[in-house]
Amino acid sequence: MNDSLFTPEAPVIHTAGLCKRYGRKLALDHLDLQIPRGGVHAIVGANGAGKSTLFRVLLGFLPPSAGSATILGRDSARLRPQDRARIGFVNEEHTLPGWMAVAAVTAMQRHQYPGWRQPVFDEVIGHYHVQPAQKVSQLSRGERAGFNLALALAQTPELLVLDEPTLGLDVVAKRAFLESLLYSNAATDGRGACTVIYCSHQMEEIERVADNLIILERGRLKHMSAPDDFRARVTHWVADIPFKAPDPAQVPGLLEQQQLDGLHHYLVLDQDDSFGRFLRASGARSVQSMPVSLDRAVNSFLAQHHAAPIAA
Ligand SMILES: Nc1ncnc2c1ncn2[C@@H]1O[C@H](COP(=O)(O)OP(=O)(O)OP(=O)(O)O)[C@@H](O)[C@H]1O
Repeated sequence: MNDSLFTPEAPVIHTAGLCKRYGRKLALDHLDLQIPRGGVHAIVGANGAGKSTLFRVLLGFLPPSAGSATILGRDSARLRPQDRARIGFVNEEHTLPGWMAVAAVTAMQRHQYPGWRQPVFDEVIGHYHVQPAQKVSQLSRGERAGFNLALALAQTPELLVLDEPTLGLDVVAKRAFLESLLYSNAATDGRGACTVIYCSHQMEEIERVADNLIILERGRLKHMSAPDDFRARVTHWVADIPFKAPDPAQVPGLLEQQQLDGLHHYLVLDQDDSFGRFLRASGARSVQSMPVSLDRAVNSFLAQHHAAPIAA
C-alpha cells in the first residue's frame, strides 16, 4: 500500500498471516490484526505471547518470517524517516542518551520534529521533578519514563506505540504517566486523533485508559473488543452442591474452579442462564451468578492455557 491509499478510514495497523520465527519458536503465528485509527488499544497476553515481537516487527526493527505488516499504510519493513517521524515509540527500557542534559535532548527533538508542541511537552514534563540541566542518566526510572513520554507526545505522532511503559514505576509515577497519556489524547482534538497502542500486564491501567482490548496468546489473536465487552463474557457462579460436583471436563466454558467454605465457585466463559440450569441439574441446591472485574476476566482467560505444554 502506498501513502496515497492511506485514508483516515484505513486501519493504522494491518497484519495478514504475520509470522515471526526465532529458530524453532514461532513468536507470531499467522496473526491477522486490524487496528482502527484513533483511541487507545491495549494489547495483553501472558509472558512470551509475542507482544514485544509484534511491536518490533511493526516498527521495522525485525523482518517478518512470513505474511505482511503495514503501519500507517506503509510496509513495516520499508519505513522511511518521514514515516518514522509520524510514529512515537516508548518502551520499558526508556533508551535515551544518558550523557546528554534534559534540555539538550529536548532541543534536539524540537529541532527534528516540525509538529513539535511545546505546551504538550511542558504539561507532561510538569508531572515530574525533572530539571533541564540534569543529565538523562541522573533521572530516576519514573522520571525517565515521563521524560520519554513527554518527548514522544510533543512530536504530535499519529501513532504512539508503548511497550510496557509503566513497568517498575511507583503508583504516583504510573498515575502521572496515564494522566499525561489521556491529556495528550484530549489535546489532539482538531488535529486528528493520535492512535495509542499500548501493551501492559496492568489491568487496572487498561481499564482506565483503553477503548479496545486485544488479547494475544502464543502469537495468535484470541479476542478484540471494548474491555467491558470482554469482561461481560466471563461470569462467576457460586453453587451449593451437597454431593459430588460435576466433572470439570463436563463443565461448559470452564476457566477456573475453586471450593471455598463448602461452596463451589466457577469462572466460566460465554455462558448464559443455561449455566445455572446445568449446575442445578448437577445437584446444586442454590446457584448465584455475579460479574467479575476485568483483571479477573483476563487473568482467568490467560491462565486457561498458561501451563499447558506447547503442542508440537
Ligand atoms: N531474540 C529472540 N531470540 C529467540 N527467541 C525470542 C527472541 N525474542 C523473543 N523470543 C521468544 O519469542 C516469544 C515471544 O516473545 P516476546 O518478547 O514477543 O513476548 P511478550 O509477549 O512481549 O512477553 P513479555 O510479556 O514477557 O514481555 C517468547 O517465547 C520469547 O522467548
